[in-house]
Formats: sequence, C-alpha cells, structure tokens
Amino acid sequence: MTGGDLLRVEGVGKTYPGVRANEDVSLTIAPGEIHALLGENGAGKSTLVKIIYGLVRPDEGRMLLNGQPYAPAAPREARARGVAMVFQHFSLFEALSVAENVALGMEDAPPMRELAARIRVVSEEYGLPLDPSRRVGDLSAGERQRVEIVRCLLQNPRLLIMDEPTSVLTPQEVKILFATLRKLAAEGTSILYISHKLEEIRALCDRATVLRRGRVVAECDPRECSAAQLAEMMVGQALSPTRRTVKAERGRIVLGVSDLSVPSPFAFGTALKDIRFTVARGEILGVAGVAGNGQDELLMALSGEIVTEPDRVRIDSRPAGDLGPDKRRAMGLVAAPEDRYGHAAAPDMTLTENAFLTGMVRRGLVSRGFVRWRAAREFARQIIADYDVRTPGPDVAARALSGGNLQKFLIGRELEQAPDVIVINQPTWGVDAAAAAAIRQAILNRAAEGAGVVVISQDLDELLEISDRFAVLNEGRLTRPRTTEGLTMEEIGLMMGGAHGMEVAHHAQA
Ligand SMILES: Nc1ncnc2c1ncn2[C@@H]1O[C@H](COP(=O)(O)OP(=O)(O)OP(=O)(O)O)[C@@H](O)[C@H]1O
Repeated sequence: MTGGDLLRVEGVGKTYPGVRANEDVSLTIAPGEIHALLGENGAGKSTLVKIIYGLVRPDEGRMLLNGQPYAPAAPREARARGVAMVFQHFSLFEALSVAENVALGMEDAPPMRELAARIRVVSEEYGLPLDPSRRVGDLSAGERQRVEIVRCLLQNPRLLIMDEPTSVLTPQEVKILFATLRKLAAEGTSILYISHKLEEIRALCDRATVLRRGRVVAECDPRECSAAQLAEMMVGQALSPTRRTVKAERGRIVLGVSDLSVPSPFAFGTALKDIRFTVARGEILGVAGVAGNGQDELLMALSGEIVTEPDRVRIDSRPAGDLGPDKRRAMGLVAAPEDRYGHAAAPDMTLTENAFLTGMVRRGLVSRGFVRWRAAREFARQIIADYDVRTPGPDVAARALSGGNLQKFLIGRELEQAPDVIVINQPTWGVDAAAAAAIRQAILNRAAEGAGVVVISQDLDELLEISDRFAVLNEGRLTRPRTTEGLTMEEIGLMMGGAHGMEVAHHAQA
C-alpha cells in the first residue's frame, strides 16, 4: 500500500570517490512508526539520512513524502515539508540562551517572549523541561539535546530523524527520551532512529532496516529478534565475545596522580579538584560519570594539554605534570580524546598526516628534521588493516571517513605506539557492536602486555567489562577507585550520586 506511507525511498544511490555509500536503497516509513536504521560503521546510514534531510543529493533513485515527489535541495526545504533532524554533534552557541538558540534555527522566529512561552509549553508537554532563559553553556549534554529536540518540535515535524541520540545521555535521560519519542509516535509523528545500541532499538522501535556496505540487507521487527541476531544481520557473521587472556600480574605503578586541582580551560568547563589515583602495569582503571563532569579536563591534564606542577602527574615515577604532550609521549603516555573532529584528528588532513601527528615521536617518523612520509604512510596502512577501518586508503582525508571508522583509526593510532600508559576518553563512541568489541579487545591486549590504562567512558557496561578498578568522576572530583569485581549497579548509582561524600570520606581515611 503506497498511499499510507509517510516516506518512501526508492532505489536511492550515492557514490563518493572510491566508495558506493548507498546502492539501490529502498524503504518505507508509516505515519507514527519508529523505524530503526541499523548497520556497521560506514554502512551508509548517515548518507541516507542526509539525503532525506536535504544535506546530500542522491545520484539516483527518488523519494515520495505523503505520496508527493520529494527531493530537498537543502535542509530548509526538508523542514518546510515537515522533516526535522537532531544531529549527533550539537550546533548550539554556548554563550546564548536556550530561547536565542532556538530562534536562530527558525525561519520565522516569533518575538522572544512569545517564543520563550512556547518553548516552556512544548518542553513541558513532552516531558523535556527546559528553562528558555538559561545559557546553553551551563547545560549538561542531555539538556542540550533537549534544546535541539524542542527546536525540532516547535516546527511540528511529520518525520523526526535522530542520529545516535542516546550516546550523550544518562540511563535516566534515555528513559525520558524514549517516553517522549513514544508520545510523539502515538500522535502520528514518524521517527527514523539511528543507533548502535541494539537493546535500545529492541525496546523502542517498531521496524528496522539493516544496511550493509550501502545496501539494504534485511528488514525486520526488532522486538522479534535478539540483539545477537541483529548484530549478525549487520555484520553478516556471528560475533565473538571479548576474551581476557591470562590476567597480567599487577606490576609497578606507571601512572600516579596526586592532589591534582586545575581550573578548566573552557568557559563552561569543570575544574578538577584534588584528583588522586594510581594505575599499575597491566591494570585498567575505569572512570565513569556523566559527560561534562571533568572528563575532558582530566584527559587533558594527563595528556599534557593542561600542565601543572611537576609532581601532580608521574609517569613511571618520573614527574611529568609540567611537560607537554610530545614529551609525555616520549615517556610512554599516549592519549585519545573524545572529540574526534578537531581535537583528535585534523579533518582536512589525510589519514597518513593524521597518523604522523601523534605517531611521530614513538614511531620515529622524523629523521634529522625530515618527515619520513613513507614510514608514516605505512603506519597509517597498518592501522587501517589491523583495525578494520573501512576506507579506500591512507591518502583519504579524515573527514571522508564515517564517524565510527574514524574512531577505529584514531584508537588504533594510539594503541599501536607500544605505550606504557594509555588514556582514552569514550573509546567506542559511535562504533558498531563488532568494532566496539574489537577495540575493547585491543585495550585488554595492551594491558595484558603491561600497559597501564585509564578508560574514561559513559558506558557503564563497557567499564564493567574491561576495568579492574572503577571510579566515578562527579563535578571534577574522583571517588576512590575500587575493585570492579563484585560491584553492583546499586553501588555504582551511589558512587555517582554521592561522589562528594565519598571523596570526603576518602580524604578522612587517607
Ligand atoms: N563526504 C564524503 N566523502 C567521501 N566519502 C564519504 C563521505 N561521506 C561518507 N563517505 C563514505 O561513505 C560510506 C558511508 O558512510 P556513512 O557516514 O553514511 O556511514 P554510517 O553508516 O553512517 O557510519 P557510522 O556508523 O560510522 O556513522 C563510508 O565508507 C564513508 O567513508
């Protein structure tokens, strides 16, 4: 039945240099349907939704919206037809208020007071309370996402596209978001939902379309499939769980942090307060916590982007707090920040150049003042092969990789430098289930070889799977690390809620 569909995509194709990103893709979305788009990293999900939202023009195929031809040349046209999108990366101005940000995204914004009133009404109605006068810079990641969603809802969309919306949310916020999406769907709004979190898809979505290498390979009711079956459809084969090889003996301490207090370099950042912990050879310390509680600052203070007094950070017992990133790399510490566009990678540079940027010291990619390009290229090639990075080759610009494939490349770049200390923020952010398992395995392997590892992550399951000791970062303070084994979700909840109290207790004990 064609008449009933809200959106019909027929035979859509898109080619990038060397890559068939979409090939003969067809799907339909009914009114009020929550439709999942599944696929490995680089399968073509973002390309397809960008076509639907008017950001990318397809090379072939056609689309119908409400039975009428639909070929948006720009997002403005898509929005005018009732198609809205919430991106993975927010596009908000931190110094402006919620209402000002919403106004900026609207074609015909009403006067500010009226808009503020509408924001209040819509946000309350959908269970996403927002104060229109607050500055976006003071909001948590979850609240920022609310701003983006409410901005879309004010346009009364018929189709709402969401690209990995839960990766920045706490479990409680995920619940609230799902309730909102279900309410929207019950009212007739259709939702196209991209996520790598298969359990969430099973809980939320009515239908799923699975892409593999640009093509539709399956369509199913996700509630009737197990997460493992969904993963197999995506990959085309069964997955192997991570294995912990014989646990390495806990060796001597390779990273020591004591009384580390630093202001944030960001206008709306979080200062670190009295952080102290140690990491031994062969050990993985998991640092949990909701984004915005000092994760970026902690990574920068460890990597050398923020410098302190020498004794605050010790690498292999040698003071390193006053040293910059290159000197810390030379001492054996590598770091992978969360923000892969801009912070971790230079998007317009090739993969070879990006491999060179952080690999030059430990991989010896400079000789007598000259860059050894051939060796740098070989390093990039090795990462691409070993970490299953789907790309035509090392001369491609970082920007051209799908989000998950760039993540695999950047993690590989750090792990392949024979590090003694590894610091990673959100190692598997935006990475599909199979690749996430491979990255966790690579981290476990490095630890088994004797590296000390700090993994900062918002994914509790991930931390419980790989870390030996566990701590929570809350408003810039770190709880005392404790053994992961035997830790229950209730205890973690307490650590997350009562981090300050625990910190006081730990100082009193110390
Ligand atoms: N602007 C571009 N230039 C060149 N190639 C591109 C561009 N955008 C995407 N690609 C390629 O098209 C393919 C599909 O990418 P796409 O971003 O659609 O995948 P995805 O399924 O969204 O992946 P992920 O889950 O990692 O976000 C990838 O191989 C990617 O490298």
